[in-house]
Amino acid sequence: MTAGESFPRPLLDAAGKRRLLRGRLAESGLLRLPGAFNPLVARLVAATGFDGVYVSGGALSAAAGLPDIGLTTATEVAGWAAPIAAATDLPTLADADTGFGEPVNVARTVASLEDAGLAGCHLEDQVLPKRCGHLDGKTLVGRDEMVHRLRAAVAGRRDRDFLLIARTDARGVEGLPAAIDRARAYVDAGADAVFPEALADEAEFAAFRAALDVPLLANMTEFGKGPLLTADTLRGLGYNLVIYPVSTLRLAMGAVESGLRRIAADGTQAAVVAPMMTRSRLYDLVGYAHYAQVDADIASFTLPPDA
Ligand SMILES: C[C@](O)(C(=O)O)[C@H](CC(=O)O)C(=O)O
Ligand SMILES: [Mg+2]
Repeated sequence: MTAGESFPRPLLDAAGKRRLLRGRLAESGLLRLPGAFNPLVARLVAATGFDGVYVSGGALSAAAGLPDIGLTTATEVAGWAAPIAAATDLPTLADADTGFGEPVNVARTVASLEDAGLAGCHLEDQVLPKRCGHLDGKTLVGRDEMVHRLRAAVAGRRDRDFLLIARTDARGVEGLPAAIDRARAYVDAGADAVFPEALADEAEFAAFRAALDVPLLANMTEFGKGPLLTADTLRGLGYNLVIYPVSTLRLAMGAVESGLRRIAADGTQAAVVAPMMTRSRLYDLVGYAHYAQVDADIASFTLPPDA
């Protein structure tokens, strides 16, 4: 989408987006999914040519003024993710943290994310209260408990195309071989894909690829434990999905903070108008022209005289 174009309503329904994602995963290649912390950002993700949208637990909780330690509820996450997923024709993956409870809760979480229009989600093997995967001091549930979580997720899913991604946080807690063993057990339990969290270097990414046949997701989060690998490198390593989970929030918040400081110091926003998104670009993204046209069509509609 370029400036001047309106943004019509997405044409694909949730099932169509799930099929699209499954189809694209079956092709070899890397799908890139930046995080969107609201529907407007999702529109920009689509407009800038990405393959999908990611809904980050870290970004959603930060946007709500909360730390990413599992304070948000399944209902909140599904409620925030739904309009993000509905904002574009792209498949959207959600961060379902630990699944928000016991296995029965996990089953319901998956069903509600499906109802919210998501194309898939990831579930992790941490205990509650959880932490960002790139912090120290994480605690894991036992492998069997995570297997139960995943079996419950499979049972909760109605659309078989809904992508269930098992995230293991074990690398930083139990080491790489144990993380790989856990991931194998998670695939046996029904996970469609694996998200190895906080790997240290390219060799570790390669070791996961060599050990597993399912699609793999790479987390390129900034200020984390691992290197920021390029899309070409990840493609070469055989990864299938990459998320940039908190990048858009960090970019936006950096700009908001420096802009506010400028306005406070100068007594006017004159110096920071240039980097702002313009009114017309904003209107493009929200489909202003499209809604105005719908309104005009309705206002000018008259019934034929013999009706
Ligand atoms: C991917 C992640 O789970 C998220 O919530 O976006 C976080 C990202 C981050 O905190 O940088 C993570 O635990 O890696
Ligand atoms: Mg998270």
